[in-house]
Amino acid sequence: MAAITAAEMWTTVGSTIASFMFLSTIIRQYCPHEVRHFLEKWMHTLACFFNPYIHVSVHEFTGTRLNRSEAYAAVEAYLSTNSSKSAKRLKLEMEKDNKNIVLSMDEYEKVTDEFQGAEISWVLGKTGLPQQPMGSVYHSEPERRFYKLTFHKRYREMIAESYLQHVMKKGKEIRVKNRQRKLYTNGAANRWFITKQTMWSDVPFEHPARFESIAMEAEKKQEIIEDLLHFSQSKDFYARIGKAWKRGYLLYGPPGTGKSTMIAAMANLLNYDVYDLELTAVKDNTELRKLLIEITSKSIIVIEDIDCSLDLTGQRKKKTEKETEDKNEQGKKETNSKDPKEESISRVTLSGLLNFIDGLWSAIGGERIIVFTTNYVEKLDPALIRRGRMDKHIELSYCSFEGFKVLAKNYLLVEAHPLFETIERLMEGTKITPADVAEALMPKSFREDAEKCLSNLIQALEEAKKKAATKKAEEESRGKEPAKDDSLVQGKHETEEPQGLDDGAVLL
Ligand SMILES: Nc1ncnc2c1ncn2[C@@H]1O[C@H](COP(=O)(O)OP(=O)(O)OP(=O)(O)O)[C@@H](O)[C@H]1O
Ligand SMILES: [Mg+2]
Repeated sequence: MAAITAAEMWTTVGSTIASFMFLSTIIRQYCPHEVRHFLEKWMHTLACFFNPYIHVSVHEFTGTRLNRSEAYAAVEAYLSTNSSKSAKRLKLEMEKDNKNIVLSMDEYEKVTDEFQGAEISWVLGKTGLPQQPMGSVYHSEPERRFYKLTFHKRYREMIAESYLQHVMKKGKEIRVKNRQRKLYTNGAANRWFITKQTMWSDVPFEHPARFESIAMEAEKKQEIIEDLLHFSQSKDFYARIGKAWKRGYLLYGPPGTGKSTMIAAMANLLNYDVYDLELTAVKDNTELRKLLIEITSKSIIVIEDIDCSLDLTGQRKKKTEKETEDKNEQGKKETNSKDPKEESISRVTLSGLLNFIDGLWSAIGGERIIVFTTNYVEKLDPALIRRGRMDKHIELSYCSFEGFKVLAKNYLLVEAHPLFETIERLMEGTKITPADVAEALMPKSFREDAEKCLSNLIQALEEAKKKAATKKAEEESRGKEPAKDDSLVQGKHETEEPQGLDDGAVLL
C-alpha cells in the first residue's frame, strides 16, 4: 500500500473539517434542541482531536472581581508594540500627559508574533452584549474582552515555560514606561474614610524638574544619579544579601537650596510615583502602617521638614544636664508655637516611624526610596537618620559659582559672559541660595535680556554683602560675638545653620 504523504493527510483533515462544518449547519437548522446539543458537543470533541492548535484565553475581568486583570493589561501592553506594525484595524488612544498616541489592535483583529522559531497568533475577542440603554427590558451580560493566543501543540511546553513569562515581563515593563505617574498625599480630608478604598488621594505627577537643571557641582550630581540608577537595578543584589529593596535619603540644608526640587528630579529620573506623607495628618502608628501597606513599588516616600512634622527630635538620646535644660527651654518655645489641636490629632511615635522605615512591614512592595528633608539636621534623633535607615546623607547648600553657571545656562541660555568674572568674585564672599540666584536671573519682562538679568544678580549679591557687613558691625558694637556666616538666607530658619554630619555625608 502506498504511503500517505503529508499533503494528502492535510487534505483529508481539511475535507473532514469542511464536512463537520456542513453537518453542523444541517444539525442547527433541522434537529430538535436536545439532539442538537448532544451532537454539537460530540462534534466539538472530535474536532479538537484533529485540530493541532492550542488556544489560551486571557480575560479582561476574571471571576467576580471588578479589577482589570493584570495579565490582560500586560498582554495588551505587549501587543501594542507589534500591533501597530502588523494589524490592519487599530485603536487609537492617548498616552500619559496626552502627548503621545498609542495604537493597539481593534476587536477581532489578529496579529502574529514569533518566539524561538514558533509562530504565535493573538486575536482580540469579545463576549456579552453592548450595554443596553436605561430602562431596556433586556438585561444582557456586560461586554468583556479577551485575548486568544493560538499556537501549534508541538510548542506547548515552550509557550507555557518561556513565552508567557516573556509576554508578562515585557508587558509590565512597557506599562511602567507608559504609565501616568502620580503624586499621592494622605492629607486630603479623610477621603479614604468615605470611599473605604484607599487612604491616599492622588493627582498626576507633572513636576518638570530634572537633574540637568539642578544647580550643584557636576561631580556630586553625577554621584547621586549613579547611586539612584544603581539602586533601581539592584533587585538581585538586595535579594542576595537578604535586605528589603529600599534606600533612604536624607536631604538637608537651608530653605531654597533645592531639596524638594531634587525629590522631583529623582522621581523623573527613575520613573517612580511620589507619596508625600504628611505625618501630622496620621492619627497613630496603626494608621501609619496602613498607609505603608498601600504604597506600591517603584515609589518615593517623602517626609518633608521631618524636624517640624512631629516631636521626633532626640527622644532616644542620653542627655547631659545641660542638654536637658536647653531642650526644656526650647521645648517650651516650640509648644507655645504649636497648634494644640494638631498635637492631639497625631500620636505617631518615633518607634512607629522607625518601624515604618525598616520594620517587618516595610519590605512589602519593594523598590522604594524614602526621603526625609530638613533644615535642622542636628535636631533629629540619630536613630532616625543612622546609616542603614537613611543610607545617603546629602547636604544641599548655598549656591557656588559652578551652580550659578548651571542656572545661567538654564534660565538665560548663556554659558559665558563678561559679567561672569564679577559674579564669581562677589559669590566668593557671599552666601546666597540657588532659589535667590534663580529669582535674580528670571527675566521679569520681555525687555530684560541676559545682560540685564546678570546685572540684577550682581545687584542682589552686592546688597547681600552690604547687609552681611552691617549685621556684623551691629553685633560687634553690641559686644556680641559675630555670627560665623552672614547670609542672604530668608525663610523658615533665618539664623540657623545646618551642622556637619558624620563621616560619609555628601557635601554639595
Ligand atoms: N539647587 C537648585 N537648582 C536649581 N533650582 C533651585 C535649586 N535650589 C532651589 N532652586 C529653585 O528655588 C525654588 C525653591 O527650591 P526648593 O523648593 O527645592 O527648596 P527647598 O530646599 O526644598 O526649600 P525648603 O527647605 O524651604 O523646603 C525652586 O522652585 C527652584 O526653582
Ligand atoms: Mg522644600
